[in-house]
Amino acid sequence: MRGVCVFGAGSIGCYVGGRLAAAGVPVTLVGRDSMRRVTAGGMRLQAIDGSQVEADPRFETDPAAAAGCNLVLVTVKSGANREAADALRDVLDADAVVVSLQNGLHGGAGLRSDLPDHTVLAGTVGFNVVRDGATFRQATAGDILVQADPVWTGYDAAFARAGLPIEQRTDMPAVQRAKLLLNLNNAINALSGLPLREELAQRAFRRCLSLAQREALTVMAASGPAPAKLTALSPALMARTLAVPDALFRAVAGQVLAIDPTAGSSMADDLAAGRPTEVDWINGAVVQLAADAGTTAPVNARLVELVHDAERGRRPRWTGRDLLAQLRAARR
Ligand SMILES: NC(=O)C1=CN([C@@H]2O[C@H](COP(=O)(O)OP(=O)(O)OC[C@H]3O[C@@H](n4cnc5c(N)ncnc54)[C@H](OP(=O)(O)O)[C@@H]3O)[C@@H](O)[C@H]2O)C=CC1
Ligand SMILES: CC(C)(CO)C(=O)C(=O)O
Repeated sequence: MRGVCVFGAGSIGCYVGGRLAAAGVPVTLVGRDSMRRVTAGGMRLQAIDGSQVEADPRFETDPAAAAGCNLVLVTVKSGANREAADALRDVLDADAVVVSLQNGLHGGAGLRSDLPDHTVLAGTVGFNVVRDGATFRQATAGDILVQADPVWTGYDAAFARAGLPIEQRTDMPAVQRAKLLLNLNNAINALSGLPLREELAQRAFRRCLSLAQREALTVMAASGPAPAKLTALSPALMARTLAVPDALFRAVAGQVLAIDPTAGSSMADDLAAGRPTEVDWINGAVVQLAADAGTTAPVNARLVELVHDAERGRRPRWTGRDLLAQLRAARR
């Protein structure tokens, strides 16, 4: 184990990199100068059970710092992958394994085609991280799911020691599809302007998500693997359960609401910070799958439009009722 480079020191990158560093792993974070300044006095990493560790890993803004690491975790947003690959291509050690820890269907595949001389693995993070200054807090339960590979033999124990259990999967395309279904809520959450827990507690917003997920499930059934079962309810049952009245939802799927009260989706973070969002890689991925199958995905297409409008400052906040009306109208 020569060391881990985390490329893209933001919420996920600092939480994962910080916890690994606190567990004694040699970690280099590569990120922006603004984040380097925020974390200059060290960072605090709070687990889902409230326990906290501190770390002060090496933080560089020059991608050349990835040299010497044999595991490189890419945690930039999807739109920055090409730039990340360009920055890493000439600095990676020949045997460095690159892992996409990203949402969407194509993070691993995109990096793989841009870094053809390296092993590139797909992965995704199943939990939410809230940043408050230099404190990074895990806000929901979940593991890190990665494409199975011998490289993990050298890192499994270190990740577990760091409180970041790694689940090796041989079905990452199915896992990514299942995660995509959950992430269809990112846009709805961002447009609601509410924390995830408050948003998901409202039936109208859950109905929006149910429409988006049911559309995605229909599109996914046309080709490719069925989404994996990542939650207690199967993807199809979850999509239907979301639409039930609030009291019934709390009774049958209350664990969905077990979220830190301040947590928002990563897309809500982007919208709030005035950054471009990943909507084209999430709801847009459903639209693309539909186009590939010769059909359409109007609900997800409308969510893409509304998030792009919000990025431009046009109607950034929606009530559940108004958003549901928009999505229903899009289906007609
Ligand atoms: N946040 C969360 O709770 C979760 C996020 N995810 C997924 O994890 C991935 C990472 O998300 P998240 O941590 O929220 O993202 P963030 O935006 O918080 O972090 C990414 C960081 O990488 C920086 N960056 C981008 N390009 C470069 C570059 N070329 N060189 C150096 N730094 C760069 C960004 O800076 P800048 O913005 O200035 O470009 C930003 O600080 C996404 O795919 C997301 O969907 C999955 C589960 C939960
Ligand atoms: C954890 C989850 C599903 C929701 O917060 C997420 O992936 C995100 O915020 O991007």
